[in-house]
Amino acid sequence: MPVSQQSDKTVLTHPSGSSAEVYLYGATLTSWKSAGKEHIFLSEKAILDGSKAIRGGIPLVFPVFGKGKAPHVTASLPQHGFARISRWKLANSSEDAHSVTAQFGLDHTMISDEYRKAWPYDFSLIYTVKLSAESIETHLKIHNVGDKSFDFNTLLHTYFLIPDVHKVRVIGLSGLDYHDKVSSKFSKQEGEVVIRNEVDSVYANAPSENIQIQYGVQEQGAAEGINVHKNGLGDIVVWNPWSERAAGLADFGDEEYHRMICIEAGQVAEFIALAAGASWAGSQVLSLLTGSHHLVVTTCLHPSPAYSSTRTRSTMSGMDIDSTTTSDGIRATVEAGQMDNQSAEDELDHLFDLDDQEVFKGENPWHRTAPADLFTSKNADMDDLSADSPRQFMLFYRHFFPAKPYFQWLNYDTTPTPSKSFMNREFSFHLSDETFMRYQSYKNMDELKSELTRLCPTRIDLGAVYNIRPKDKNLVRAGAMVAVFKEMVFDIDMTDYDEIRTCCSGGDVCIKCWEFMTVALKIIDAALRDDFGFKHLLWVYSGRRGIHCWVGDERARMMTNEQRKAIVSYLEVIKGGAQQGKKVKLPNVLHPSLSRSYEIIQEHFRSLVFSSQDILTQPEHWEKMLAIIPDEAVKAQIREEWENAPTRAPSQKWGDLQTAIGDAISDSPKKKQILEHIPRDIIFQYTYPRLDEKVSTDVRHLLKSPFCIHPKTAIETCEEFDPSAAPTVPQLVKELNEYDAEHPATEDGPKLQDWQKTSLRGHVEVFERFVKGIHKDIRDKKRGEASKSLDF
Ligand SMILES: O=P(O)(O)OC[C@H]1O[C@H](O)[C@H](O)[C@@H](O)[C@@H]1O
Repeated sequence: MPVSQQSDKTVLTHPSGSSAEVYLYGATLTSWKSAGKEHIFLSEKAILDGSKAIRGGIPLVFPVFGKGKAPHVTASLPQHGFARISRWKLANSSEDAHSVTAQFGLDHTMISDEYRKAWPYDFSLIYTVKLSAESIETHLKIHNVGDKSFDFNTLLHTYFLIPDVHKVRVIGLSGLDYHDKVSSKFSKQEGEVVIRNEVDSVYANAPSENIQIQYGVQEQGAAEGINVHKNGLGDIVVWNPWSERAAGLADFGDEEYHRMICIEAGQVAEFIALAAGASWAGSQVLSLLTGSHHLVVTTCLHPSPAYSSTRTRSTMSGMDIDSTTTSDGIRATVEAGQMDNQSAEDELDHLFDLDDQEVFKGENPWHRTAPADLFTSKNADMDDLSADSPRQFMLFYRHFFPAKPYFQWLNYDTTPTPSKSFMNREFSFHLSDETFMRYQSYKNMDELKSELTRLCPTRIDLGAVYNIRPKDKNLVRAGAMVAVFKEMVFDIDMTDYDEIRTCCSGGDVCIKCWEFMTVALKIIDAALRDDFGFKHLLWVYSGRRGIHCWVGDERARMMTNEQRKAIVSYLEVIKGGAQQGKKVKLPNVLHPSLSRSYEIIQEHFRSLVFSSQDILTQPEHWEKMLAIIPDEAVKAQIREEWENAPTRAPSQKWGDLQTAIGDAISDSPKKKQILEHIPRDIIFQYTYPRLDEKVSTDVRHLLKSPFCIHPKTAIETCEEFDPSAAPTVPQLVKELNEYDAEHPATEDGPKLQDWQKTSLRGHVEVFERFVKGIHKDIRDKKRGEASKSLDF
């Protein structure tokens, strides 16, 4: 049996040989074996009889992390709450072609009177453990089933079994601020985490992807360890008690700290308020770092509307600026997880979302279709639409999704008959219940559209066009499905500008830093057109914090990965991780493409650096600029001048820098070689686009589709585009209703699509022009071929 109950514990076994064990006490997972190895630490002294929290495994922290503090209501709860010390029940089990799943439940009726008194809220928790061949997912869903809001923390307190704590490295946290609970200080993580003494650190807002625990090297030379991918859980805690604290723990061997490290994904830096009736979910996927295998599943999750600080996916614009609507109605952008440059360089798993991620409809325990009754009419009460309601998606796909040009684009044919380009294209969907479906494909647009309105995906990604229909992937032998083509794509993400922007960071963007995107668009657009001769470029607001470019020319679509890499390296100027001061290495004489870029960026350098980013007013910002200068004496001189006259205008300070460099060169001509082009290199470093290389260089890589959720997507000129002013679904519905009220339908009146009656129209028209351009090429090519065949 794939899931069996053995007295106090539930045992999951997968046909591949992987297994997991979960104690009902605390729903504590105490073992995960895969590839013949145990990956979870369980202390030899762990007490397993239900009289004490289990030392090891994955204890579940809820509803408080650590010890609650008065006057907060959690103050009288035990350390880390009651979930890990209450007895859960096995609620469900299932299996499918890929995984074995067990679900556990705990609600307020199952906890002791003592805890119930201390924390008088009605809740239900569903904990799902999903075991696959080389990964395991643990997923916690919290419902507030009562009539009053409650605050909670939660954490998947995962103890990893490692061969030697001295050799372990935690990758993916570099650049983050963390609360060092041992010293009670806040610090910044520089590079990877190593453990040399007691460590107890809380990294708030850690990236979701590719946190890696590397503890060895495999025979093939690849890193050995575990990859942690989390969803909905903002924070990471790193813990090792080291010798002294270990000695004080009765249920932990004195030397066991050598063999464990806790990397705990959770929501602990702040309490989450969960309103009556609302639910929340978070999960992690642990997978083996094996070089060739990648993470399985997962999606972002978005709390239900009643979540008190409501995260709304601002549902328009092809951009998923996630916005937080606070109780006073102010919208602010919120971070949605980022990956720092260093860890991106380190990651083995850079093609994270390529393989193995597939969850099939009907097989996933969390899968559900959006309830049809959520959609009533387009005249629905606007208030209902203000939060992250599935109705928004339903309304969007029914009324505003520009199905016709979308099909015409992906069909790459001028006839309405679906071609292989459409039918063999990979679509992937994120659903509101965290399901991620890869390798979906459709026979025609009607089938796709009815799937969209049925599933209401919160995000659509497009992958490559394959030699077979992606949904038939499992019907062919491994490796037989081959990517045939995909548009050349570019992804420029604002988080890659975090080291130089001062107005925002992480997932936040504002009109000030948006100028970086304006520059990036101009430069990449000019290079693709002028240097490579591409004609069909669609620029799309990526939704969250950047822009995408889709190059639709046939020549671009057919490029190999090597050719894509060559283009990216031609365009790449900014290189190096967060630790590196100077990231630009350019020849003395710029080639024509870079000279053109230089002209473009100079215009923007002044407004960005002197004004909107205000780099030259405060030492903490100007020091980063000085770090680019490879001469200590010159640096010191400029620093002194700036410190002595802090209120001088930024343009004058920039003049100081140029003068100091000029003087140094005339005093010592030998310095010319290293200093002459420094001002130019600074201008490049502060304005030139940063590209997300991996998105462009693998044909199979997924990229968010234009017009998925946020239809204000196609943008022609970035300069006029204000990401914060993107329309929302409620706004489009309002515009539609207003239009219909002002233009009552008549027999002979124009038959307009609903999107044509809204401000979406302009954006769809940009998209249509892009599609028309491609179709013209296709027609020209067909004509050319036809006339050749007559040429006898
Ligand atoms: O001993 P426990 O209650 O299981 O807690 C073990 C550890 O859990 C987390 O990692 C906390 O950050 C630590 O401060 C705590 O010591």
